[in-house]
Amino acid sequence: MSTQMQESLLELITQTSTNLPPDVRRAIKKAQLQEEIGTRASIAIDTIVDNIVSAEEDVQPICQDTGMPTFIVHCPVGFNQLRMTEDIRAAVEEATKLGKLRPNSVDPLTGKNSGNNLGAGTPVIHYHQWERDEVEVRLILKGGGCENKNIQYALPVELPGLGRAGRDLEGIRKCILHAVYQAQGQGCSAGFIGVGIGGDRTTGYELAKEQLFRPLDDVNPNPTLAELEQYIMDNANHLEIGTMGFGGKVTLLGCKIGVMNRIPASFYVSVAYNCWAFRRLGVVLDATSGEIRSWLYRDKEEKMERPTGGFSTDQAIVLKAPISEEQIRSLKVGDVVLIEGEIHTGRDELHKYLMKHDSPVSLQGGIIYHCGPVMMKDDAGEWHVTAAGPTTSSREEPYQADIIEKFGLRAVIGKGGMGAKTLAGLQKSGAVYLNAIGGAAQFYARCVNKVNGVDFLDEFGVPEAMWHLEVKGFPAIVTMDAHGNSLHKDVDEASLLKLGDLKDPVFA
Ligand SMILES: O=C(O)C[C@H](O)C(=O)O
Ligand code: SF4
Repeated sequence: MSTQMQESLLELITQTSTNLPPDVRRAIKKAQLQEEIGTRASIAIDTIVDNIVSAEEDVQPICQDTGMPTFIVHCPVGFNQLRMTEDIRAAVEEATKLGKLRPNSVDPLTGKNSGNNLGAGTPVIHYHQWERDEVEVRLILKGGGCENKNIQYALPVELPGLGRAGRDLEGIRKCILHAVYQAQGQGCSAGFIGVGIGGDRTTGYELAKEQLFRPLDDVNPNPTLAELEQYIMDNANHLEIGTMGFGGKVTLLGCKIGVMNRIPASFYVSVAYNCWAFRRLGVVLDATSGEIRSWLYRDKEEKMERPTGGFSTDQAIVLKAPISEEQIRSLKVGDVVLIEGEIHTGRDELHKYLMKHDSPVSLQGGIIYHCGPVMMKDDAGEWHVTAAGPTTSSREEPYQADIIEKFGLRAVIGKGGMGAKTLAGLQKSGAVYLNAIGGAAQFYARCVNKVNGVDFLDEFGVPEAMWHLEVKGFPAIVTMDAHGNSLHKDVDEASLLKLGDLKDPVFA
């Protein structure tokens, strides 16, 4: 790195990716205490805490999806923003080289991953001027899985479970509750929401995302919104979606709401959903030297202990490929499995490819892992896994049942669950869906003993390539079995009923 400014920005990126801020840790710790030991939610949240501890210890990404790096810069009048943009880009490139960020910038038309997180629109940088003589840089690394669960409502609208949401505070209340419900576990719940009321489609979402920069313990200066935030925090957990959508006491960890004027014809409520891996930090920099003067969000340190709970491996069932149909059919929803031997990563690009082509390796009796890891190559040219948690499986819903049948797969590991077509396919072909703990990228990286090889690296880029990984003691939970049972379907249905309980007016 060449300049002090770039060094400071690299430190900001590294810390944001690897070290969860104290206010977020406090929210997670509080949730951890609320879940009953031994439940699926408790196992999941303990695994998450274990992962947070590992990430900080090893200075490695908390989650493999380091998201869309988004910088909010406040600078003095006359400060050179062009130069700052160059510094930010240099720091982003260096952080990617060091494996603190996953190469995440993809051309939608060619499918090409730029490999360095630089590209049209990446990273996102917003500038504001202020009267102070220092520079403040805030950064959020918001992953794609939770970004996909953002939602924007144009009022009035009819909502499942809640009925009509009109153009008033009541309607807004309903939209926010629905936003939490529709995310289920797919955005790695328990999550945080930023809500923007008003604006247009663009500024509404911007306002929603801005709310995610508020410290979790602040109080909204607008009393109406303060009351609404409190109401949502008090009631969203009634949905019992729980950590990773496993069902449980805690579904929402934070809710921040902002408001701006709208135009008469439009009334938007925009919701930005952030996973538990809520990576946002900030620094105040000396405008001349580029040195870090202080950190934001870090006024009160919050240590986390490695939990004693988590997966209990005593009763776990070992799955090793090639797996027999008999073993798969003996599994049922709720079973904890320990995966051993070779698994293959595969996500969107690979599934699309396999629909029309053969697989470069045999998948008979095999295991596919919905995962886009962070990978580093050592000096001897060997690959190592730096971070490797699951990605949202529902994106593979159109392909999965066909791929299972075509290649004789016995298990699919992912998170968030899959739909009716896959469930039927599991039953027909004799396969199971295994839920790994979303975002637990360090926890799972530690289960990988060796990288056996890779296919499609040049074509698909690092996250989408097919990595052949040798794993040991890789725990997951059967959440969809070969008998037509799905925990995801059950939790969705139960939480929809719970949503209905919150139908009656509160702010009318
Ligand atoms: O892209 C990933 O690795 C994960 C993504 O953030 C997801 O939640 O699906
Ligand atoms: S995998 Fe989960 S924790 Fe990681 S970015 Fe996606 S939603 Fe967040």
